[in-house]
Amino acid sequence: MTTFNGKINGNGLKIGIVVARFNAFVTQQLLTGAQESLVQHGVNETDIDVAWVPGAFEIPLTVQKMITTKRYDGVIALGAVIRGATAHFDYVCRGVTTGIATVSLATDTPIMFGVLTTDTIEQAMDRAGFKSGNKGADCAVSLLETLDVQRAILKADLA
Ligand SMILES: Nc1c(NC[C@H](O)[C@H](O)[C@H](O)CO)[nH]c(=O)[nH]c1=O
Ligand SMILES: CC(=O)[C@@H](O)COP(=O)(O)O
Repeated sequence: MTTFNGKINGNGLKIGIVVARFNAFVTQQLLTGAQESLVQHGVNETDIDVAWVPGAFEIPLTVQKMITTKRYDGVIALGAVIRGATAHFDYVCRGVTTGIATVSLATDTPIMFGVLTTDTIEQAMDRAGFKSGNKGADCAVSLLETLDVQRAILKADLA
């Protein structure tokens, strides 16, 4: 039996980040966490590109645009969808979630889901660097591990 595991190594990788400006007081913290974690794990700062979009609903198409340039090994999607008084929350969450998963599979490219979907501002803040860690930093580590395990699978000589 062969078991594949990925290391957390960003050397030589080119990473794209798409971040929503809606709730920027949260998403800026997610972005900072992701950038700092990528650099801590060996990604060169000049190899990280950031695209800002109006809201989470615009993330999937912009991620797809990034990927079609073939400049990036993987992408991190960052946003903060916080429930309001109407059902709009549900449709935005469904759109961004389904969109990211669809683009990732269609382009065969790892896209980390760093879009917070919370009922309150406090829950969002807690997951953007306060009591519950930083989802952006978590996504950075997950992306590096995913890229490395995929590399291990592809290069394995299982003859
Ligand atoms: N309410 C939130 C939104 N709404 C905006 C949509 O994402 C989109 O930009 C608009 O519908 C135009 O297409 N976006 C968030 O990122 N977070 C929210 O809480
Ligand atoms: C997630 C949203 O779209 C939400 O912030 C919008 O608020 P509302 O449902 O009160 O219009």
